Amino acid sequence: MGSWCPCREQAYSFKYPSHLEWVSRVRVNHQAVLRRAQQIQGRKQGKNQWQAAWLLRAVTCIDLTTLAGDDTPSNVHRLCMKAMQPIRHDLLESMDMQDKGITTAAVCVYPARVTDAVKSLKLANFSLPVASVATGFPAGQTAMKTRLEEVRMAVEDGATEVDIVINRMLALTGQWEALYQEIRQFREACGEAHMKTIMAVGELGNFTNVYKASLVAMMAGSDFIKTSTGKESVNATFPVAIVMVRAIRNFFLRTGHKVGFKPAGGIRTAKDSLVWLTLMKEELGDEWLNPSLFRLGASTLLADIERQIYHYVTGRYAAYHELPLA
Ligand SMILES: O=C[C@H](O)COP(=O)(O)O
Repeated sequence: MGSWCPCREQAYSFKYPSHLEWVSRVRVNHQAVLRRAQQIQGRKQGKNQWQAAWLLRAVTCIDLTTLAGDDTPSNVHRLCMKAMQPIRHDLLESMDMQDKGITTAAVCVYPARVTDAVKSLKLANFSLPVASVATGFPAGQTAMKTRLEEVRMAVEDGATEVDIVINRMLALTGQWEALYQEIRQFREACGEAHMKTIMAVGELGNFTNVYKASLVAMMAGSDFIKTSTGKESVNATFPVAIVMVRAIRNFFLRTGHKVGFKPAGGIRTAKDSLVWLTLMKEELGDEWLNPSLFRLGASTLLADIERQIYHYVTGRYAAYHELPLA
C-alpha cells in the first residue's frame, strides 16, 4: 500500500474533454440497482468455520475508526492497541490462527489525533497505517486553501492514508470539471500517501450523481472511493455500493487501473460485514477481497465480529466484561 503506484499516472493521462464526455453520458437504472442489491442481501451465508474464516477476513479489511469530538490521546491509544490485536489471542489460538498476523487494515482518526496514533504505534514498535480524514471533514465546507493545508499537515504528522471529502456543491450543480480539478489538487497534496475519496452519497441526490462523482474521483487519481463520512443521515447502503462498484469495474475495464472500495458509516453487525464481502466477491471478484482494494470503515463493527467469533469458539455469547476492549 505504501509505495507510489505507476498505474496512477495512467489515471492522470485521462484529460478533458474526453473525461467530461464519459461523465456526461452516464445514466443509472435505479430499479435494476435495487433489484441487484436485494439479490446480494438475500444470499445464504456460510456457517461455522466458513463463517469464522470470512469474519476474520472482514477484520483484516477494517479501518478501525474513531471520529468523535471527545477523542483524546488515551482513547486513540486504546484504538491502536485494539487494531494491533483485534481478536482475543486465546480465540485465535482455538482457531489455530494466532500466528497469522491478524490486525485491522488501518486506524482512522481526525487530523489533530494523527500524532497520537503514530506515537502509540511507534511506542508499541508496530507498523500499521494511520489514516486521517481531511479537507474539512465531514462537510467539506471550508476554503480550498485550508482543505489543502489540512491534507499536507496530516501527511507531515505521519498519516499514510488520507480520507478526503468531496465538495458536494460541485457535484450537485454538475460542475464535474471543477470537482476533478479540486480532487487532483488533493491528490498532489497527499504525495505518497494513499487517497480515499469520500462521496458522501447520502447528500448526492441520486445514483447517477453517485456514479459520475465516483468516475471523476477515480480519474483524478483516487486510490479508493468511499461511500460516506458516517455523519450523513444516510451512509453506506448496498444499492449505492452497487453503483460505486460498477463504476470501479467500468473504470478498470477502460483504463486497466484498479481502484479500491470503502463502504463506511453505520456498518455495525458481523452479518452485514459478510454481505459486504459477498458484494465485493460477486461484483469485482476475489482480487477485491483484501485490504489493498477493500476496506470497511467502522467504529463499532469489530465488537460484534469478536462476539460472533467468541460464540463460534465457545458455543455461547460473551458477557461484556469478557471482551473488555471490544
Ligand atoms: O469512516 C468511518 C465512519 O466514520 C465510521 O462510521 P460509524 O461510526 O458509523 O461506524
